[in-house]
Amino acid sequence: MPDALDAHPYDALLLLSFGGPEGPDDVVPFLENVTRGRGIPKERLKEVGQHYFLFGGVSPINDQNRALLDALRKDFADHGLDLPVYWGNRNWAPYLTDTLREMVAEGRRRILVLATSAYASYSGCRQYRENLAGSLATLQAEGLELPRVDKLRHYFNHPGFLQPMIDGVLKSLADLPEDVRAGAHLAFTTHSIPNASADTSGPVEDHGDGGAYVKQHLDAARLIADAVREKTGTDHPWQLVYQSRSGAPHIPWLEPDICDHLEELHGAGVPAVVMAPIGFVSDHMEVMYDLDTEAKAKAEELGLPVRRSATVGADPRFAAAIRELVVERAATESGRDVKPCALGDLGPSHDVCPVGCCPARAPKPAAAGADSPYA
Ligand SMILES: CC1=C(CCC(=O)O)c2cc3nc(cc4[nH]c(cc5[nH]c(cc1n2)c(C)c5CCC(=O)O)c(CCC(=O)O)c4C)C(CCC(=O)O)=C3C
Ligand SMILES: [Fe+2]
Repeated sequence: MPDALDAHPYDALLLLSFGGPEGPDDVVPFLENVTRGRGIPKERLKEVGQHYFLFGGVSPINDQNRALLDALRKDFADHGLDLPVYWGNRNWAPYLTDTLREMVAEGRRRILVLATSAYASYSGCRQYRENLAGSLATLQAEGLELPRVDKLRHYFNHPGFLQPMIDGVLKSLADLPEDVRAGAHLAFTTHSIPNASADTSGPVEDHGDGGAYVKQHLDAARLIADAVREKTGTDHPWQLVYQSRSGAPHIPWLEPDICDHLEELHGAGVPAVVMAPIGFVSDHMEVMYDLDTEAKAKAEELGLPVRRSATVGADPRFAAAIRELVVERAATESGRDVKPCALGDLGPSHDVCPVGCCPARAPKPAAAGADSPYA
């Protein structure tokens, strides 16, 4: 076994995810949790409920997080990193508040959070931090002594996040019929968000014109496309496109939608498309429904051959990347010298979200950032 790795000052890692229903009876209460106070139209909720019922009311996200937990624990054990790993969700059991309460009961005082979202945005970063603050407030009201909570930096440009997706795109290309393969386009997809929240994503200096959200996705997409070109010797044209739009129709969200994009490519004579969902960490409902069901049906209707490439899920290289990020952050917090690992043009993301990062429309306390009301 190699020398033991040091996570000091941290005494636990918390996998913080979205959560999802595990049966038909969970679907409506889950959607109520997700949308509380968020003004999502009723029709959209009914429609999204149907997506879940189509799959027996079960989201794959929880099993995927269980697999990621196993992969993390195995990787840490194999590398002598003695750090317990917990799991809590924002919108379904195991709930974040319950997990944090258990962590406090087990004496955890300094917690590092891994969110299952790789990019900056209100929905992908600050909302997680707001939920952390909400749970800490609950524990404080219960008279518990609060642990200190930090969040790992965005990992969209970490090689351990990109490499499994590069392999996934290569595999999808290889899986296309040979006569259309060379002309295939790559459609990198991510969750659409309101333009206004994209424009204010990330630190204040990134605000404007898609903000850090779009910049980070473009960097990840380019890195993947470059690696694919290097490997295949073919220059597959690529574009960043969006999926899973919700919200009122008159409010502008990031476009084009993947289905419109497929139509446009088909109209332009493109012979095949690989859809690569780089915005998501695992094949959860957005991937299973919006891509594998809806976008594939659109492609079928057009007679356009498409493949959907893999997300990182519980890939051992992703687990190794998380271990490296934990060790890196522990060194930084201990004042030791460390070279953060990141590919691409943007460099390693900030460790601590600065004041003004990914602001909410209605300000709420958020933990694990420079504006946290908690130590
Ligand atoms: C950027 C982003 C990510 C990626 C980062 C991350 O992973 O965090 C993400 C992930 C996810 N989103 C998920 C589910 C939902 N998201 C919704 C609504 C919304 N998401 C938004 C953004 C994002 N969402 C936004 C701007 C809204 C509109 C309303 C609002 O501002 O809140 C709604 C309500 C109905 C609807 O409008 O679709 C549901 C049910 C699930 C679970 C899937 C499963 O169960 O397998 C996951 C992983
Ligand atoms: Fe942020």
